[in-house]
Formats: sequence, structure tokens, C-alpha cells
Amino acid sequence: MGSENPNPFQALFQTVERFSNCVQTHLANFTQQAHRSLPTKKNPLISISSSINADSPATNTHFLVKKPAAPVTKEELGRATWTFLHTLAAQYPENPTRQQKKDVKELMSILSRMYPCQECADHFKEVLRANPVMAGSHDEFSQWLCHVHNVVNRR
Ligand SMILES: Cc1cc2nc3c(=O)[nH]c(=O)nc-3n(C[C@H](O)[C@H](O)[C@H](O)COP(=O)(O)OP(=O)(O)OC[C@H]3O[C@@H](n4cnc5c(N)ncnc54)[C@H](O)[C@@H]3O)c2cc1C
Repeated sequence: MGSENPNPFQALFQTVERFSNCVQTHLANFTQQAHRSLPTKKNPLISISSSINADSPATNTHFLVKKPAAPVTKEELGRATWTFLHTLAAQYPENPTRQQKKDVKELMSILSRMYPCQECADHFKEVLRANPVMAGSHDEFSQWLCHVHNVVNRR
């Protein structure tokens, strides 16, 4: 076989290798996490409390009920956001439309401006500048996300 007929297993081996690298990263992160202490709730980024108050008169169309604040730390917010992003990547189509590619790039850009942790948002802007979103296919986007997740967490 000449260079026009590359080994048909080569692409498969490369995909398996990339997947294996990603799994290794997961395991490494998981092991590190197991040794870390649980995130502290002493310094929450934000407190999520319902704006519903049961005591107020029903003069408006909605009732207000005050609930205890649920503190959200940087770690909790990060984990929830990564879960959302990796779920999005898992469902990202093999052959995305032009609109889907545009949407996912805009989403990342919005995240870098509006992420509710200013320090993280600023850092993510730098990460995006150095690693422009790659969303040409399911694999491309999943691997790009995996990579930027590692870059963010290495910091
Ligand atoms: C956009 C963004 C910017 C952030 N910037 C900062 C910052 O500047 N400073 C800061 O302190 N924190 C930042 N964070 C939070 C940080 O990334 C972590 O979410 C947080 O520190 C908690 O880390 P963790 O190790 O518990 O797990 P997380 O990194 O939140 O990951 C959650 C789970 O995802 C899995 N996982 C880990 N790596 C990968 C991977 N590469 N691919 C697939 N799955 C993986 C693991 O099973 C892990 O338990 C940012 C988060 C986001 C979403």
C-alpha cells in the first residue's frame, strides 16, 4: 500500500489513543480530588436564595417565600458548569450545522464574559484566546473541551 492508501487502522488507533489520554486525565483528576479536602462553604461566591416571600400580601401575580440561602463556592460552580459543558459536548452532533458551530462558540464567549466568578471569567478569556473553540465535529469539540478543562484546572 502506498501513501494514497494509509493503514485503515491508523485512524482508529489515533482515536483510541486520544480517548485513552482523556481517560487518563479523568483518572488523574479523580485521584487528586480524592485526596483533596471537601470544598469549604466559608467563602461562597454567591448565595442563592429564592425571592419568594410567603408573608407578603398576594397583591402581585406571584407569592414570595424566603428560603435559607444556599452558598455556592467556586468549586461547586465550576463542577456544575463543567458537568453542563461535558454533557453538551457528549450530545454535540457528528456533523454540526453552521448555526450549531456558531452557537457553541458564542456560548463559550459569553461564558468568558458572564461567568459568575470574575477571576475565572478573566482567566477563561485568556484560555480561549490561546485555544480558540474547535467545534467542527463531535470529536473535535469533545477533545477541545477536555483540553481546556485541563488547562483551567492546571492553573
Ligand atoms: C469556565 C471556567 C473557568 C474556571 N476558572 C477557574 C479559575 O480561574 N480558578 C479556579 O480556582 N477555578 C476555576 N474554575 C473552577 C475549576 O475548573 C473547578 O471546577 C473547581 O476547582 C473544582 O475542581 P474539581 O477538581 O472538583 O473538578 P472539576 O474540574 O470541576 O471537574 C468535575 C469532574 O469532571 C471530570 N473531569 C476532570 N477533568 C476532565 C476533563 N479534562 N474532561 C472530562 N472530564 C473531566 C472529573 O471527574 C471531575 O470530578 C473554573 C471553572 C470553569 C467552568
